[in-house]
Amino acid sequence: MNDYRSHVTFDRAFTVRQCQRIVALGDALDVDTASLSGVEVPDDGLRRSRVAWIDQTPDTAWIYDKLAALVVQANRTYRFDLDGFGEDLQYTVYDEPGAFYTWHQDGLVGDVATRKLALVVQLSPATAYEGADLELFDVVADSAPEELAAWHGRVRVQGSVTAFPAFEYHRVTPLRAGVRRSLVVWVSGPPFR
Ligand SMILES: O=C(O)CCC(=O)C(=O)O
Ligand SMILES: [Fe+2]
Repeated sequence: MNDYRSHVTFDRAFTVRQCQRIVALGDALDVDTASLSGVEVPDDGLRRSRVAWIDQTPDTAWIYDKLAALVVQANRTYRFDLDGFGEDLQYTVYDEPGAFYTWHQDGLVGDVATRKLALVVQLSPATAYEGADLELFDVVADSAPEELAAWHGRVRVQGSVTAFPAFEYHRVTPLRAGVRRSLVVWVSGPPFR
């Protein structure tokens, strides 16, 4: 029997107020059109969203601390060798209809080979937008429609965190209305071999 888990979900790991504080921090930064790592020009065929980077400062240390505790819990499932947060936190904004991120992996090859675990924090209330669902290929491939709907419902809750190995294919479906904000975090370590 295969008991591999493609993801670990933490329901309401961040409170609504904490999400609001992160949004305030993120919105105070310059939120640019996202380009893929290593690629200068935004590639609209793969991704359309805006990002800014939240670095570790006395004001943001509490976010890193909270995430570190979740990483410890998530890694009880994966037991990966991890070194810590290799990058600043990606504050992501999907705010134009059609904004999306097609199927991709976050790690495994090239200059992102050291990304081992990804965590996505849902910063927006589920009712603030339509579409823009985070999906894991493994979940989509294995779920009946009602199971997938239940997964969407759970993952969309404000403050919930979805953790998954950086090699898992995932996407954000096109935004239909409203604004979705997320915080994406990568935990680094020696590349998978
Ligand atoms: O915004 C999200 O939910 C995920 C974004 C993502 O997959 C990424 O930035 O690599
Ligand atoms: Fe990703």
